[in-house]
Amino acid sequence: MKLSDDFFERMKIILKDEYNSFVESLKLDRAKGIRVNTLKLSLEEFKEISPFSSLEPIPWEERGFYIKDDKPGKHPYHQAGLYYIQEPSAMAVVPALNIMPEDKVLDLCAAPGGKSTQAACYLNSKGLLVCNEIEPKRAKILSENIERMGIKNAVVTNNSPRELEKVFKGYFDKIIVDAPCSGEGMFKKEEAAIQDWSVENVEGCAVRQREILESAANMLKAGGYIVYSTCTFSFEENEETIDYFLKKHKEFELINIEKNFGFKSGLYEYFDNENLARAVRLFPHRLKGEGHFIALLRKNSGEDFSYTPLKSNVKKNELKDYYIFLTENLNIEIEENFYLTGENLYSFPKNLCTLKGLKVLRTGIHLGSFKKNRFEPNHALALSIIDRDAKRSVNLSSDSEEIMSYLKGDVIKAKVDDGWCLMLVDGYSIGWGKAVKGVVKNHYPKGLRL
Ligand SMILES: C[S@@+](CC[C@H](N)C(=O)[O-])C[C@H]1O[C@@H](n2cnc3c(N)ncnc32)[C@H](O)[C@@H]1O
Repeated sequence: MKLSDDFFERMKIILKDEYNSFVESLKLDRAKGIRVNTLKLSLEEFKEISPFSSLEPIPWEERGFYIKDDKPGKHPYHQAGLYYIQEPSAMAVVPALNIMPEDKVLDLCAAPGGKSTQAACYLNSKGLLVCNEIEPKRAKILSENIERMGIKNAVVTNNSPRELEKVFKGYFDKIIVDAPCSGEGMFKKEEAAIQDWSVENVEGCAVRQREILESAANMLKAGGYIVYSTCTFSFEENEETIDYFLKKHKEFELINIEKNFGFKSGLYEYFDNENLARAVRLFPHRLKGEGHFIALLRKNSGEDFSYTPLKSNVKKNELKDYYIFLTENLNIEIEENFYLTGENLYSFPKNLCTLKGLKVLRTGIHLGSFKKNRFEPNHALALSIIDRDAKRSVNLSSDSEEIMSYLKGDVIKAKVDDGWCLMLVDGYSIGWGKAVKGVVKNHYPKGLRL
């Protein structure tokens, strides 16, 4: 696929004497990366069991590693949520936000979930993570990734930024705006980005980004931070968008991001604002990763709002079958913040306000569903607990035929007492099975089977 001449002309203006190195870098294979899910295991543990032929640290994210191997999505550890496949430069955005465990974080343009699942590791199961995606199909994928990574404190919504604003005015401490963009930095990864590229599309994206940032500003607390990022090079979608925003919002300032690891300053020379140098540009000829732009904004003042906390909508007597399930099968107690939608029971994170009017795909951990006279655990519950939380478990080796059979949906034979059992791969939870007389019926979700 041929890149447009207009694109190269524009890159000459952006890069000046670095232009030729940039063009050369486009001929190289793109760097591949994975990020370890430290909600499930430590980096040391991962290094010991890593299925990859090499793990080279990505300098700007301690959980990130370059890998050489193909198909990292096919290994059972991926299904168990031990790592997330992510473009290395994309891993630089969340660290810039300096997330603290008790923060309320919004990921406004979240699918498929790279930044959300990374932010969840920084929150370390504390605080609140709201992951939003406007497109329904992409929101479903986002929700599945939140589930696979075993994230307990996340709410997944499928709304426009404007709809979210109605509920979350001045609510969040930190907001990630990984904006939809013309994707010039992803030409190696996504052929479609080349096909869709045009100057008109760049300009259209810039208009949309301004609207999204506007909503983000309204949902941020005074003292809070927004990290804005794109995977594109155009001025219009990067420095120009930030410059426009800062002119309109005097209550915000741009915070400096360190220029380590080959990061370049924001290209301020073309604007009447030297502060734009505080943003960063990642270029593929300066580091091992694709193109990115990152800007960190702080809101210095703003109105305070009050919220109605979300309350449990379940009475104790409605939970009888759930408690029977818990006593018979688990060694843990999840007894707080129950939320029931239809037959589905969730445990929602603390500090959540009412979500009235929003399209919510996941309100915290999906514990399971009430069937006739019984409670059936959900896949999300399996992925969010560890081996010793379950009364029964079946551990399969990652290189065994049995784990592949399990992931395909077959029954497994195992010496285990009757009842729900947590299925494990090398000790890490991967799904449910239900044992009767040594035969474990498969409860790996049909939509995820190999
Ligand atoms: C760059 S992608 C996000 C990638 C994601 N943050 C990650 O790290 O995996 C941008 C997302 O914004 C969504 N989007 C498109 N139009 C939007 C709009 N008007 N408001 C908010 N999000 C939008 C797209 O569907 C897309 O999923």
